[in-house]
Amino acid sequence: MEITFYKYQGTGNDFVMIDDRTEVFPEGNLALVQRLCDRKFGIGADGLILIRNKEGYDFEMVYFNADGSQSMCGNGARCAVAFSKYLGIISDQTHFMAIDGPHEAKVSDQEIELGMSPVTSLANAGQDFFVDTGSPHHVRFVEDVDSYAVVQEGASIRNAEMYQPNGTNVNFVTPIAADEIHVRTYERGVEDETLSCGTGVTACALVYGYQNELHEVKIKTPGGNLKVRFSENAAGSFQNIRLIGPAEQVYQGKININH
Ligand SMILES: N[C@H](CCC[C@H](N)C(=O)O)C(=O)O
Repeated sequence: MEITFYKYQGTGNDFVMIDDRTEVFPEGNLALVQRLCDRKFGIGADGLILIRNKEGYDFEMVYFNADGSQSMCGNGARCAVAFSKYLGIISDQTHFMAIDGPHEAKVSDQEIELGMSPVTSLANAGQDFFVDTGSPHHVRFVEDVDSYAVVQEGASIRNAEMYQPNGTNVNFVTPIAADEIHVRTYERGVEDETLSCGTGVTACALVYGYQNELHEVKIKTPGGNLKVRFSENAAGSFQNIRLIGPAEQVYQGKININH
């Protein structure tokens, strides 16, 4: 069966997007998800996203990492909002469902402002931090993230005993201005560094903002620039979290999913 797919990227985090409101995509076929995300034998992407109908919401996004595992994806959600506008499902505001619950988002001509789930705690993890922003994130501050061994150290932490059996995403952070950080991320389920990670930069911004009494943090990633805005109610508890940045359709294509 031939299907149409759309390739999107949000600050270099890239996704195969499928309008699956007719629910023809075999979502249980993880080998198919892996093949479509394979950068040699398939389309190539960090993840794959199905857009489906959901009673009471504009749509539901079903996210798969490249290895077929599932989690919340912030950049993917921003791309899902842009894709849903392209499909005519929404105009400039939306209320949609994802694996970690309902989300609001706003579309402007240049960027998507995505409401993230509230965060109730920033935890210490040895000398580092752990935050769940809809997906799990280990956050380590380093002297110079540009020269840091992100893949080697990231894989080691991702597979550490303390994070078994599900593992975690791993973010390395260097402050570059009073209100700006540089972040590189090793992503669970991609099992490599990605050019940016939306739930990851959100986790890093919350930790940095908490340490520096900020409520808006700019983030530089290898794939582009993002902003995170939030309010804090009790110490280490955050709400009204917004992940803000661009999302772009790169191309569309057709592919046979039966072979
Ligand atoms: N790899 C993550 C999910 C995708 C996160 C990232 N692409 C984002 O933008 O949030 C995990 O398994 O928890």
